Amino acid sequence: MIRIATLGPHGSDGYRAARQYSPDAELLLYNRIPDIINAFLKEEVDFAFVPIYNTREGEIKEYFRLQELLSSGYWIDNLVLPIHLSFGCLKQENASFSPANIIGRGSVFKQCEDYISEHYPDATLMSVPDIAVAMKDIKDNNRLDFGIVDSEELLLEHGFEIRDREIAAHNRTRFAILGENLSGSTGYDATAVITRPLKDRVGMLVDILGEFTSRGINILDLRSENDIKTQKLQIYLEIEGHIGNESLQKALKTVEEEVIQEEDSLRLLGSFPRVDMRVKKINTFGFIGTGAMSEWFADRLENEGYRTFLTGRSTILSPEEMIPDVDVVIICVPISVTVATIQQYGPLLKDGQALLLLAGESEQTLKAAEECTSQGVELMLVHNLWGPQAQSMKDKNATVVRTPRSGSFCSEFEAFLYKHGADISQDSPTQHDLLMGVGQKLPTTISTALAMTLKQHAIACSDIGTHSTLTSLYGILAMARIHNQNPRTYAEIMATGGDGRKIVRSFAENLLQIVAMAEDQKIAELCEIIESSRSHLSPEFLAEHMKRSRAVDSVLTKAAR
Ligand SMILES: NC(=O)C1=CN([C@@H]2O[C@H](COP(=O)(O)OP(=O)(O)OC[C@H]3O[C@@H](n4cnc5c(N)ncnc54)[C@H](O)[C@@H]3O)[C@@H](O)[C@H]2O)C=CC1
Ligand SMILES: O=C(O)C(=O)Cc1ccc(O)cc1
Repeated sequence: MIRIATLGPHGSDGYRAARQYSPDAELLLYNRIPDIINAFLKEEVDFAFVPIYNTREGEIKEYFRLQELLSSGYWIDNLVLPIHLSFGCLKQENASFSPANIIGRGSVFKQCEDYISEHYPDATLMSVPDIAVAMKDIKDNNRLDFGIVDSEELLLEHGFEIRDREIAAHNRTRFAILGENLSGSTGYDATAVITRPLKDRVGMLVDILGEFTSRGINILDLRSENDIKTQKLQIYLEIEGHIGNESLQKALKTVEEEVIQEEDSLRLLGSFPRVDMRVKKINTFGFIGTGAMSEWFADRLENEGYRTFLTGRSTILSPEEMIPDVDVVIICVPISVTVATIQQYGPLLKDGQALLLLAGESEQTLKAAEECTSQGVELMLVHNLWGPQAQSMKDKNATVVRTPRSGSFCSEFEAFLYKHGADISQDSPTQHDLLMGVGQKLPTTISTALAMTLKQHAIACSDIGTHSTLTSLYGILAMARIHNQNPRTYAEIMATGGDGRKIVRSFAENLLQIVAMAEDQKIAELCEIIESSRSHLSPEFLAEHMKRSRAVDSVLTKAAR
């Protein structure tokens, strides 16, 4: 039979948590967390339950002791128990009972602080390690002026009368479950680690966190504590992902070897299914289009606990079969076939589902979607301004074009982008298309023309590098990036319709005009043009973009490492 160590007595929160986890287990009840941990270390039990956080009390300090377990066990799971506290006393006639003393386990007084200060501000609070013994004493000595705080079940079991129920609302305690073996991956896990007491070093904490951020790994919890003996800082982290995950392993290795720079400075407490307090309405996403961008998003959505299906022209599961089974359909195909794809599959969506368009053109795309889907289908367009080679969406731009039919499913997807650090702009369809003319169409066109020109004049790559200026470097970098990715992506960008086209046209006209002026030595006129344009390009704009350029540098340098 399974044996579990937990906080007693019979009927307490620790008892109920362990019972809920395993109704048939033998429960060994203790009064103190260190005793539970000892029982576990001595292998007297299979599992141990340790309260680590309460929604009203906050962190329960003793859980830093979890680190002691490392030699022989892991944190393998969690249980969140709603706590319903009641106030009781011995049965008596006195209707306006006003106790001189109130007893309870230490933790409950913090949880029901508001209730006690409002109703019994003059009572003496007595915290007891063993509530069962205290209850027996009250009964044996007929202590009528004692009030007791605990669960209704426990109060009734010991023959007390209930005076008030639910005296602390929204009261939940999270218990850590410790077991012998590391738990396997469920696909929606978190990992807990703790550092050794760390030597003082400027920026250590920021550098540790940066290793996770740059890899797009979310940190769920961060706590710190001064080691009692050395007074050095110890950091506890709860991170999204299972310890088997390669990217998480790399981040931890870099933190240990390159940031803290000490062997065995990180201790793994364990991996466990993520504790999620948020309300999620979406369960499943179905993609139409099995390209690189669909795979990129599907991976990250799976990591958030959603189920995803990828379908296309040659998958076993067809889009027609997939659509009735998902909450959200995402169309993610080349821009030039997006409208036709919407027209083909849009009519198959039913009210209550959502259609998300991941596409680089907005006006025609949304118009087609509005026309060929039912009114009760949610609609939104998202244009992520990064490619599938990006490690994360942290600090990268995304535009979201909401429609009057964007509802809670769309908001949940937007919340997913926000959570992962994307910089979101809300655009209208025409605003998006016009600004993509500037942000995408024009730079792509210039880069393509520049590369053609270099080739035409047989300029070698090595000469471009050695002869670039600080200013020209970025244009060259853009050209190099574009020519090392999928050409179809960039051909599609240049070919899209919409308001962006006028940006490229005007540019081409202005270019020819400037070339003519330059060849005619019209220096004063050229200066005038620059001066006049400068009013649009303020020093603040320049400073902000220098900052961004440095961020690009650091991303590219890291990627190359
Ligand atoms: N690749 C990138 O860097 C980015 C792409 N996007 C957008 O994501 C969307 C998809 O791009 P990727 O995944 O990169 O493209 P991709 O070329 O890797 O994949 C496109 C998918 O669509 C399918 N497909 C092609 N023609 C089709 C047709 N006639 N009918 C049905 N399916 C067809 C392909 O088989 C493939 O599965 C595009 O709208 C693009 O604008 C957005 C941001 C970045
Ligand atoms: O990574 C880059 O530089 C890109 O330009 C990626 C990209 C490609 C296509 C888009 O519609 C948006 C972004």
